[in-house]
Amino acid sequence: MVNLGFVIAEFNRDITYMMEKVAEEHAEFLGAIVKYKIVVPGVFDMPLAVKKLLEKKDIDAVVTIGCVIEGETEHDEIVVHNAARKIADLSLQYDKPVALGISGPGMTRLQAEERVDYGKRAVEAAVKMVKRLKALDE
Ligand SMILES: Nc1c(NC[C@H](O)[C@H](O)[C@H](O)CO)[nH]c(=O)[nH]c1=O
Ligand SMILES: CC(=O)[C@@H](O)COP(=O)(O)O
Repeated sequence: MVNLGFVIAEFNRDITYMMEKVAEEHAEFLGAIVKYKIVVPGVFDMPLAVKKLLEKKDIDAVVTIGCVIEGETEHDEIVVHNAARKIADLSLQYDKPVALGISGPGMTRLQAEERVDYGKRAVEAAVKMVKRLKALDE
């Protein structure tokens, strides 16, 4: 049994809601349990919530779900690059998988809608990582 925590951005919530739903459905399909869900304002705010979930003994992996759409400036790049780097660092620090279910940057709204399955892909990756790392220890 794999226990997951979801960290979901409410920015672009119409899209992250669809990502959350496909991610939940896929977790159920794989027999994984979504034990905790935290909704944060935006992708940039994710690392602290990811850390809090990784600290929990009953969490095997964290799935991030967010969507960063291109604006008029390079702000979208700052948001994603910093969040992605911190998320990867936390995974190594806590020795647990953290999957990147964040679409963008450099993306239009239409491209974001076409990439709702990033949520599903992140669940798939998190569950695979937990199982494969467990097998390595056996
Ligand atoms: N532009 C997007 C953001 N920006 C907001 C930041 O993530 C953050 O909430 C703010 O800077 C306060 O710390 N967030 C997204 O998730 N998607 C975007 O496209
Ligand atoms: C579109 C957004 O919300 C974000 O990527 C930032 O937009 P901007 O670069 O116009 O401030």
